Amino acid sequence: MSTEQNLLTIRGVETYYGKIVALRGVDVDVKKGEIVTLIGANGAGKSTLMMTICGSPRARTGEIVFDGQDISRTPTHEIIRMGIAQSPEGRRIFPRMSVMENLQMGAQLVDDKHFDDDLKRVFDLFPRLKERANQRGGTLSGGEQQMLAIARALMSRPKLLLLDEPSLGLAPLIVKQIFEIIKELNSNEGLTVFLVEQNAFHALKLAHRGYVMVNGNITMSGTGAELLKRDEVRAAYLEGGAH
Ligand SMILES: Nc1ncnc2c1ncn2[C@@H]1O[C@H](COP(=O)(O)OP(=O)(O)OP(=O)(O)O)[C@@H](O)[C@H]1O
Repeated sequence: MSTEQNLLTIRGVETYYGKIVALRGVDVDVKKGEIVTLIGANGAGKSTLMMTICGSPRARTGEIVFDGQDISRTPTHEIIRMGIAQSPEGRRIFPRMSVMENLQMGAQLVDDKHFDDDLKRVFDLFPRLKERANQRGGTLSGGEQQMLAIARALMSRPKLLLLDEPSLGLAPLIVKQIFEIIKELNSNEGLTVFLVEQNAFHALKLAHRGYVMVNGNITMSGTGAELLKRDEVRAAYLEGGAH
């Protein structure tokens, strides 16, 4: 595949935790304006890939090119400044800080002249957060915390949004709302999204393209529609699943 239109190009990335190998030579392409989904079972290495893109843990070998620059040795704060934001698994918001303070934390590495505009944009996307601006993060519902985690990531004005399991532990209706917002961000604002999900059905329906990860390797790739039709994908990630 040509890498010309890529916002993110990952080639031959290997990541270790001590002696344990978590990624075994991963190749992934994310083009500008795409939603790309990575699916895989528990422990396949999906979160490790997200974290490796952000520089912690570091890839031991391989190349990660973002917006034309190799970021495989770039410090995490610099990666965020360059335009990658992550909403991590388990929606790690700051529970004792208010919604507003959480959003301020998201904006701290970027120029604050855009703060008011960015705040308006996330409050338009997530009106419930506006209503709860002074409430502590930890008192929000699971769905609201997920919205806050995404909103916080958006406050750094990313070109690429990394979302790790945004549907984890949420009721189907909330999952639907969150996936609709991701779609809206992509189609209205052209935001590029790389999404990790165990909820393969919804994630592949939403995505332009997808990858399947098994035991630290990419084993399949294709358009979301192609992957949804594959027997191996259906058997491993869809049959009997909640969709
Ligand atoms: N901090 C760590 N130290 C040692 N091993 C780890 C660490 N984090 C993850 N691993 C191991 O690396 C492998 C990949 O884990 P990872 O969390 O990336 O998988 P995942 O696909 O995101 O799974 P899940 O959906 O459960 O989060 C697993 O074998 C896991 O046990």
